[in-house]
Amino acid sequence: MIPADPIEKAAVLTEALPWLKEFHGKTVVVKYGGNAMVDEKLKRAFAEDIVFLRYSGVRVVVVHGGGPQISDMLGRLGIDSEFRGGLRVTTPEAMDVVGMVLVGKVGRELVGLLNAHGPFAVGMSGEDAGLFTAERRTALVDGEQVDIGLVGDVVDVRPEAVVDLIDAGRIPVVSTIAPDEDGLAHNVNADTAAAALAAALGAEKLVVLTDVAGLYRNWPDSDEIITQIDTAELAELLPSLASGMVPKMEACLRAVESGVSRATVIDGRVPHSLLLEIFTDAGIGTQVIPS
Ligand SMILES: Nc1ncnc2c1ncn2[C@@H]1O[C@H](COP(=O)(O)OP(=O)(O)O)[C@@H](O)[C@H]1O
Ligand SMILES: CC(=O)N[C@@H](CCC(=O)OP(=O)(O)O)C(=O)O
Repeated sequence: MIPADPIEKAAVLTEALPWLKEFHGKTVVVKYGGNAMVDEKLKRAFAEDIVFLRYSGVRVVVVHGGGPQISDMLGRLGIDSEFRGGLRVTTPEAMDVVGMVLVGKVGRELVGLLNAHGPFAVGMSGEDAGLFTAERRTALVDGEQVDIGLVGDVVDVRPEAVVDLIDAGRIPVVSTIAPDEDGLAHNVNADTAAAALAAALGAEKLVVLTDVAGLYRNWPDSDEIITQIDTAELAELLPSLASGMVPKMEACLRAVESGVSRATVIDGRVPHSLLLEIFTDAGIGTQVIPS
């Protein structure tokens, strides 16, 4: 490889300066989707980016998904599962598996990858220190609300434990299992949980890593990415969205309406997409801003 011109190299670093100033001391919630966790190299690059943010003085929190990993385990165990309105229909039997995979497998793996860089990451779930309280929810399918089992919406957040960890220089890694008022564990979509946490923390930004380049207009019939959309426009577009984009864009909308300055959906399949998003002028993906 031909070494880059030193002046170009320095330009890359100085381009980051305004962003370092902007985000230093600010809270950024990063949602890492299961579909963007498919390859070992990408996962290591993601861990590097998170640790880079931590060393840049950003108060970073990771909320992870694991949909494909849950589906894989349910399949291996011979338990049926289907999605309705972008949410998994969750029987009590499936709920056990959701907990085991998110907390016991995906969360642990991310903690391990981050801690290869130093003793930073601490895993927790919505059950720890009262972080999330869930309320059973339904899904909107063809204009009708349908029962989808033990699936929750986050109705209360106690972010104190997360704040304590960040104050101590740690990186909280949150799995999205949440008890209802009676302590019964519910499956919470990770985008939904990340948005609720970002709002409760007064985060500067929510970044959602997924397996597409952003929000497409007229999916799947066009390849036009919406680079920026305000909350009013997004609320109008929401009923026309499909599958996993429904909870994702609903989450971005809710976060920005709750005071998070910006929410961005970026392509987690691009190595170091998180660094590019935070520290370069171009930014990538789809940005949701207040209207
Ligand atoms: N308008 C749209 N723009 C982009 N992707 C869309 C759109 N509508 C539906 N999708 C689908 O949503 C998926 C992302 O959601 P999901 O699979 O839940 O990802 P993650 O695991 O990252 O949460 C995309 O891979 C794509 O198949
Ligand atoms: C209710 C619901 O659908 N929960 C999700 C939780 C994991 C998740 O959200 O993972 P991704 O971010 O990888 O999609 C599920 O069971 O798949």
